[in-house]
Amino acid sequence: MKNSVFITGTDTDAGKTVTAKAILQIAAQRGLSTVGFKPISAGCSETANGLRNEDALSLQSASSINVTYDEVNPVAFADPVAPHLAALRTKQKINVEQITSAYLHLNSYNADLLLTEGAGGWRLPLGQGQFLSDFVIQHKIPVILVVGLKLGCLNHALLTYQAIIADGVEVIGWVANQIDEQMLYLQDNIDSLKELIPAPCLGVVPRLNNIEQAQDFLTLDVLFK
Ligand SMILES: Nc1ncnc2c1ncn2[C@@H]1O[C@H](COP(=O)(O)OP(=O)(O)OP(=O)(O)O)[C@@H](O)[C@H]1O
Ligand SMILES: C[C@H](N)[C@H](N)CCCCCC(=O)O
Ligand SMILES: [Mg+2]
Repeated sequence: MKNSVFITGTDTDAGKTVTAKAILQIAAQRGLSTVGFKPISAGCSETANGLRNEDALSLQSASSINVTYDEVNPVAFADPVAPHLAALRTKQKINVEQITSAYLHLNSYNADLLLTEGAGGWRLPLGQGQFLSDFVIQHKIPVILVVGLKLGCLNHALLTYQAIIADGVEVIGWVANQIDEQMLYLQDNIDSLKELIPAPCLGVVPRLNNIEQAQDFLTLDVLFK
């Protein structure tokens, strides 16, 4: 099986965390050991233990291996904004080297699955001319693309797919995630995505009242074969 996967999306709020958590849960049900990694978060609560981000907490609790918050989420910003802008304000630097070092540390647990969730979309700026995609390129991590189904997602999905492939990274599959409850021509849009994205669709997740059910809509043979 692939032991490392990177979850990207067509945009922020596309459903990366919903998908990431579902994948970790499916893997755990198969008896696999898992670790989640959210290298960069923006939008955190201040707690007595430091900044805490909901995505990172979700991935931490869905990991079968006991990992600390700081291992899961080494770079955290309070404001829910583009991370490189938050870093400028707080006079911090984010770079591929620090993300790589946190990733290699988690990799040393030798989990069956090390799942990394991006932040925003594929070409997330880190500042100083670097992008989060540079980290994925450097480690040749296979990618799952989450398409947040809403008007405009066809263009976003195709541009993102093309950028990933142009970067020399494999897209092992994509997930259609219905974020817009009212989307017109929903099935036609899904059909167009299936026709236009040259990678397998791993599932269509409907708008759910309970997002814990997302795992029921995914087929992950590409990951576990
Ligand atoms: N299929 C769905 N049904 C119902 N709610 C959903 C669905 N997918 C996502 N959501 C909700 O939409 C919001 C955004 O989803 P999610 O947090 O997974 O996006 P994301 O891509 O991880 O965003 P970020 O860039 O902030 O990491 C969350 O509140 C989530 O619970
Ligand atoms: C705050 C939000 N939920 C994300 N974690 C960060 C999204 C950054 C998007 C940057 C951009 O591409 O404009
Ligand atoms: Mg998320």
